Order: sequence, then C-alpha cells, then structure tokens
Amino acid sequence: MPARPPRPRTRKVSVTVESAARTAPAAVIVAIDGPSGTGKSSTSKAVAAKLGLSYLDTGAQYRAITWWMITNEIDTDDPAAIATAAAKPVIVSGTDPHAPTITVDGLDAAGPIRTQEVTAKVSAVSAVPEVRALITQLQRDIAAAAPAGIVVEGRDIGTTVLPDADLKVFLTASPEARAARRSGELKGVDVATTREALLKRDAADSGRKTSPLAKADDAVEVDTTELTLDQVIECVVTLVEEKRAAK
Ligand SMILES: Nc1ncnc2c1ncn2[C@@H]1O[C@H](COP(=O)(O)OP(=O)(O)OP(=O)(O)O)[C@@H](O)[C@H]1O
Ligand SMILES: Nc1ccn([C@@H]2O[C@H](COP(=O)(O)O)[C@@H](O)[C@H]2O)c(=O)n1
Repeated sequence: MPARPPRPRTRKVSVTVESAARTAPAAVIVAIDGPSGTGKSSTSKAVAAKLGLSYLDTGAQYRAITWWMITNEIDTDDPAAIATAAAKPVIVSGTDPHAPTITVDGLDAAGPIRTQEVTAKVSAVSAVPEVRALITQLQRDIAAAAPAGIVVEGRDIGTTVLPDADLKVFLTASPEARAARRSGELKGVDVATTREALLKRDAADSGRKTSPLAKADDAVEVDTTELTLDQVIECVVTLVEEKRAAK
C-alpha cells in the first residue's frame, strides 16, 4: 500500500498569517517636538517603552554631527565648510527606548555629544541645509524600519521629517520651569545662566531658514509647566491609544 502523502501545510500557514495581521496593532508613528527642556526626551522614551515602540532622539544625531565637526577641526561658523564635510561621518542610532545609543564612525558618542561645547555649537551646525537633508533622510529611513512604530522627538518632526505622522505633539513650558529642570541636571550652573542659554538656542532653532523649530498645524500642544513628568507621559500615552483605536 503506498505511503500517505504529507498533508499540505499551505492553508494552516495562511490562517496563521491572517490572524496575526488581525491581532497585531498597526505600526504607529508619533512625532514629539518642542523647545529645549520641555521634556521631549524623557516623555518620548517613556511613552515608547510603555507602548512597545522604538524611540529616536533626533537632537542626539545633530549633536553627533556637531561633535564630529569639532573633532575634525571643521570651523562650525563656516556653513560652506560644514556642508562640504556633512556626508563624511557615519551616524548610527540605536532605537531601544530602554537603552538608546548613538555612534559616530563606530565610536560611542553618547557622552561627548552632551558637552557644553557641543550644546553651544549645535544650532549653527544644524542650520546648514546639507546637514538637515542628510539627517532628515536618515530619520525617515529609521522610522520606516521600526517594526511596531516609533516615537521620534526633535524640532521639525511634525512639520518636515514625518508630516504624515499618526500623532503630533508639541510640548511647551515656561522658560523658568525649563531652566529650573535643566539646572537640576547641570550641577553648579545657576538658573539665570541656564535660562539665557536655553532662550538663545530656541531663538537660533526657531529663526533658521531650513525647517525651523515650529508647531505643526495639526499638532496637539501640551503645556508641561505645571505638570509632573508622569502626567505628561500619561497624557501622551492616552493620545497615542486614541489614535491607535481610530486606525
Ligand atoms: N514635566 C516635568 N516636570 C519636571 N521635570 C521634568 C518634566 N519633564 C521633564 N523634566 C526634567 O527636565 C529635564 C529636561 O527634560 P528632557 O531632557 O526630557 O527635555 P528635552 O525637551 O528633551 O530637552 P532638550 O531638547 O534640551 O534635549 C530632565 O531632567 C527631565 O527629567
Ligand atoms: N529635529 C531636530 C532636533 C534637534 N535639532 C538641533 O539639535 C540641537 C540639540 O537638540 P537637543 O534636543 O538634544 O537639545 C537643537 O538645539 C537643534 O539645534 C534640530 O535642529 N532638529
């Protein structure tokens, strides 16, 4: 008697794929923008971790290219020199919200990009159109590859990088609140000095020609001045869940 042929498996596989598609939530793209010290990084990381999304700190990428320019003795007051060198560094961002990483030419840049020197020079470097074009493309590629979706934070995410994001949030806070928060981190720097530095960076970022810091018309504005960080996180999680439910 001939042996019974194996049962075809095609049907079972297709049922599994169909039911997975029915139960897995669609990838969600969240853009969080706002001035310095409004809580973008803390909020975005926590929201992404809670919802199982990837996380991208775009400020870290602009800081990374600025650090490379400084290290390679490119004059950060010379836009033409910056533009010529812009494509040279290889910037790689790790998007796990529990342990975000950033490397430049294979070197861990997480520490060096947070120095006062980088902070003072990053607005000039990030204003150069060639820098923005390269970094914007990198950000779009990272967002497109995020399996469950991503929370991307910065200054121009809702307006330029991801204009079709499912949810756009624009965080604000009074200069006093932002300076007090930052001074808590920068031991030994007084609140007034921190406030002036924040406002100077905001003015440069809002005043540049190419994709300035701005609220997208369809962004939800959240003033965090009187809110705890947990309240802001909860608010954004609720907004994302509402968008997901409506998809
Ligand atoms: N609602 C809040 N209440 C109190 N402290 C907060 C709140 N949100 C953030 N912080 C604190 O303020 C500091 C700045 O927050 P964070 O780095 O998230 O801001 P940011 O908008 O990403 O700033 P930057 O654009 O300069 O990177 C952190 O120490 C953070 O813990
Ligand atoms: N989408 C973005 C994000 C950041 N920048 C520039 O980088 C600077 C550093 O950002 P932090 O969030 O790390 O403070 C910021 O001041 C901008 O100059 C940007 O241009 N676009």
